[in-house]
Order: sequence, then C-alpha cells, then structure tokens
Amino acid sequence: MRDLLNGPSGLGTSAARLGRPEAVELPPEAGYAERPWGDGTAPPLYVPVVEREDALLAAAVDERLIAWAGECGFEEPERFLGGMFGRLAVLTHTDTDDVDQLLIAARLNAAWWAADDLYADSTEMGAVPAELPPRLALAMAAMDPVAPAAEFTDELEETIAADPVLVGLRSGIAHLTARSTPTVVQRVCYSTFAMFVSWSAYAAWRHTGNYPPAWQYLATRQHDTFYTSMTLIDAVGGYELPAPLYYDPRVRQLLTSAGTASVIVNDLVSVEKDAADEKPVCNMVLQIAADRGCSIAEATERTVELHNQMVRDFEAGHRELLSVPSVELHRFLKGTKAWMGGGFEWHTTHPRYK
Ligand SMILES: CC(C)=CCC/C(C)=C(\C)COP(=O)(O)OP(=O)(O)O
Repeated sequence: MRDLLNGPSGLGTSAARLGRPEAVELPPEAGYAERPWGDGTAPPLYVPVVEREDALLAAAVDERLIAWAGECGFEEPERFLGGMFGRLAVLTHTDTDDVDQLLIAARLNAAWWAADDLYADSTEMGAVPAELPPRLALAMAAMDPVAPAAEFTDELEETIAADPVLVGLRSGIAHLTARSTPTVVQRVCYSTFAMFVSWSAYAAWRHTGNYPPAWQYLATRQHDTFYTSMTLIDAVGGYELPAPLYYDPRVRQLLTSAGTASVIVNDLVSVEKDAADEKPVCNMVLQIAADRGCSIAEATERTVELHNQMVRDFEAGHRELLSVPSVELHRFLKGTKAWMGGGFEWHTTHPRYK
C-alpha cells in the first residue's frame, strides 16, 4: 500500500506528495510545561501550555449555548450546562473566535456530557446501567438518521422529540452538518458510536459489580476519550483534514494518544466524584488501586506517569510528522496540542471536579 505520509520516494517525486508540492520545513513545536494540579501533592502533569483564555468570548458562547439547551428541553440549563462548555470550546479550539464555529464544539460536548451524566454515569441524575444500551441505540438513531420506515419512523421521532439528550445530540449534529462536510459528520458519528460501546461495557461492570482490571478498563477507555471531542478540530477551524490523512495509522495513533492523555486528566480530577456514586464509576486511578492493592496516592502517581508518557509520545510523533507536506495536517495537529492544553486548564479549574 502507498504510504500517504511519506508519499512516493526518490528523486523528482516530491511534487506527487499530498497537499503541497514541496515538504514544508517547520521548527519543532515548543510550548509544553510541567503543571501542578489538585492540592499539589501528586506529581505534576506534563501538558501543552494554554494557548487562549478569553472570558468574554466564553461568555458569548455560553449565552448562546444556554438558550440552545433550553430549546432542547433541558431543565435549568444555566445550572446544568452554563459556564462549562463555552469556556471549554474557547480554551480548546484556539484557531477561531467565531461564536457560531465555537458552538459546534460547545453544543456537541454539552450533548455528549449530558448523555454521559444522565444516561451513563450519575445514578442521582437517572442513569441506570441496565437501561443504558437501548438508550444509546436511540442516541445513534437521533444522530445518524437512517432510511425512512413509515409508521416505525413516526414512533421513533416522537420518542426523540421528548428527550432533551436526544434532541441535543441531533441538533448538535445538525449544526455541524451545516458547517462541515458529510465525511466529517460521519467521522464524528462513528467515533461517538465506538465511545458508546465502551459506555456499555462500564454499565455491565457496574450492573454486575465485577469491575475490570486496570488494563481492561484502559483498553475500553481508549475508545471513550476526548478523541471524540477532537474529531471536531478542523470543522470548528473551518477546514477539513482529508480522510486519507486523518485515518493514516500514524496520525490516528497521535490523536488517540492525545485523546487518552486528556481523558486521563479527567480521571485524575474525578476520583472523588467517581468513587462517591452508589455504583462507583470506572476510573483509572480506582482500577489501579484495586488491582494492585495500593493507595490512591500511589495509583495516582502511576496514572500521572502514564499520562505524561502519552503526551511525550504525542510530542515526539508530532515532531516526526512536521515534514509531511500538508497544511491541513499541521493545523490539525497544532489544534490537537492546543486541545490538550485547554482541556487540562478546564478540568483543573472547573468546580465540577473540586
Ligand atoms: C465530551 C465527550 C466526548 C464526552 C464523552 C464522555 C467523556 C469522555 C467524558 C464525559 C469524560 O469522562 P467521564 O465520563 O469520566 O467524565 P466526568 O468525570 O463525568 O466529567
């Protein structure tokens, strides 16, 4: 098979490479730092520096987001969604200040999180493990309308219209569809559906009470990460990373390292919240502590090491791909790095995780 990142080799073949006629010489990306987090007792996290914090822009996105959440039927949207996802979009998608573009990320992240809280994780908010898989099957139907099927479709539509989570997912995808391409929309849908399989695995573990060893949790978590949020990077930025580059194995590995590292930050800051649920939520720190019979502090240390290794893997892999002649690829990887930095900032400052 042709190697899309390296392209054909040999004299006179550089013009045949994807994207641009000549390889672009770019300096290595700077801008990583060891950042303290939590109460400062755990080792620091190695993360990209934050590229943008803009409270005014975040407020503008949040205002529109809250109005949208109300239209979807969420009760108390200010309390549930307000002040969360506008700032997340502004911190993580740093190559646009267009509110409508940022709303692509704000709406979909809000809808994903709503599904995660209300369907999957929070017993208090109505999540029931045994009911999760059929709820997620409806979520897929809401996001990715399939062939019309007469009265069966009518009944489906009535159900979707009555559930704010399903309305939110559908509306988030509609906003993306209006501002992106069918390829990106399907990329976003299918990474969401893979994530739903992982949620179903957690539900089975919580239902039976048979929690997995850390390796199995991590293998499952790797398809339930902020990779899903990162599928939006080019759409929010107003361009498209072509599918052959997006799905190239080396690019995919970088994106999955970035997505998993970012979700490990989420696990690190969520330990208390996840352990407190009457059916404890799966979490890397808790699974390591249970597996090894070690303290939360020791399990945290191992989780931080794993995170830092993944960020360093991303950094090294990113550097290796700088010679690939594709402006879109460079923009996307720069955007991925910015997402990791912004995601760290959001998680370590948000009251949800205090
Ligand atoms: C935004 C997005 C892709 C959400 C999907 C689920 C996800 C990876 C999270 C919400 C993060 O993980 P977790 O469910 O542990 O999050 P909380 O600790 O509940 O915030």
